[in-house]
Amino acid sequence: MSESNTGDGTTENSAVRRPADWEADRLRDLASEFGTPLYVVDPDRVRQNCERLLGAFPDATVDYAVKANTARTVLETVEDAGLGAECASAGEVRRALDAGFAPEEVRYTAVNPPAADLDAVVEWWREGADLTVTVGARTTLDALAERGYDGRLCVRVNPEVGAGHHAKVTTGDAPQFGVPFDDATDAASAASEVGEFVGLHAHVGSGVSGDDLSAHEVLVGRMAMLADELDESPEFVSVGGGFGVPYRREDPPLDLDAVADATRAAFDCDARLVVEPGRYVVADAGILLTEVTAVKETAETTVVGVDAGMTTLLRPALYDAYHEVRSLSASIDDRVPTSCLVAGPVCETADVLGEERVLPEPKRGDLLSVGTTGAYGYEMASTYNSRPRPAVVTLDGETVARRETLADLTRLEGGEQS
Ligand SMILES: Cc1ncc(COP(=O)(O)O)c(C=O)c1O
Ligand SMILES: N[C@@H](CCCC[NH3+])C(=O)O
Repeated sequence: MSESNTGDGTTENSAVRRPADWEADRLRDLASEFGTPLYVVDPDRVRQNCERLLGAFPDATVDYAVKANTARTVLETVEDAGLGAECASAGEVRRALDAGFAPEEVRYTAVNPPAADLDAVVEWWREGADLTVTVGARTTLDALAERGYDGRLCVRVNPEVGAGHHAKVTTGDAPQFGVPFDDATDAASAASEVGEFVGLHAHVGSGVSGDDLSAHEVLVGRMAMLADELDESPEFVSVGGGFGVPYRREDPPLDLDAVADATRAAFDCDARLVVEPGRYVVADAGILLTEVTAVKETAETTVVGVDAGMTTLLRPALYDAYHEVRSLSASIDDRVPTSCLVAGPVCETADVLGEERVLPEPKRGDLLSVGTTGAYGYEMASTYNSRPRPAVVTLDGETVARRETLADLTRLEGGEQS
């Protein structure tokens, strides 16, 4: 396991790896070998995060929310560490199975599932994959029954309480997720008529900070009460994920033991507890490298143009999310500290990775890092503006995903529909 050389003197499996803790020489070498924009992922750090979660929740099942980062090396590391997999689509189920997760440890959360997803998952189930399907609407039970599915079923419940780092990821009170709370008991009975009813599920939202655990606690209490009220206790109750991570230098790390204590205190029922964090597992195991391509003084600020943008890392444009930007080419002591607007190459005003960021006076060709990008970074990349998606490598220099080429951009055009 790699030692993390944290700026504040803590080492090894510390609760957070800050952008400054990545070895700058190594990142510079990777950028010169593979080019930019480049995502770097550190599987050792993924493993540390898994171990910390398992340590905090020794009596629970910890599922990894695969959507945060589906890289094969990440999935294999998480599986090897002993976590299960929470999947949001047939594609994620396929990736989880291919990476070695036992089907019994795969829980597929079907949100308004496309017919093709259900067709695929039911086919894999028929071939012997004894996974669990979590439904959030009675009509999804109907769709499964029509396909002859009578396997393991979990009912997702709308807990009527939400939280998250942004309104767009506050899930628990959004009507599209889960059966209405008042309908949960009947939906559980309906599930038993279709297949084997094994669990209840709810999720509060994503990026919940330690200061704001009250919604999570309410959710856990409500779900435990619901499980207790059923004629027969379900095998498990998943209370979702959402554990936040620090993005700003001054943010404290999440006190995972406090989260676990609060969860256990509110979880007064006989079922097995399941938690399903995504971000916590991978966020600080990833960093994005980008090159300065243009520098411009304006009346308002110094504009630093870089080769990564909203098509590389969507979170700032979509959620006004903050990611620390650092120079790997100069220190603040060597060049004049300069307040900068860091902007990408996409023709959208939203294509800004950071505003009012103080960098050593930027120069064309400088290498910058954009921190804490292991979760929902590459996963949300797109080819808008015909920008090929970036490459992804491990800290050891293994290719995780090759850089897309201009030829890749048109490879789906023409030909027959399958
Ligand atoms: C159902 C479900 N479970 C788990 C997660 C994981 O969330 P996070 O990455 O914030 O832990 C999500 C995403 O918000 C989700 O929708
Ligand atoms: N994509 C979100 C998290 C969403 C989770 C999906 N339920 C983010 O980057 O913060």
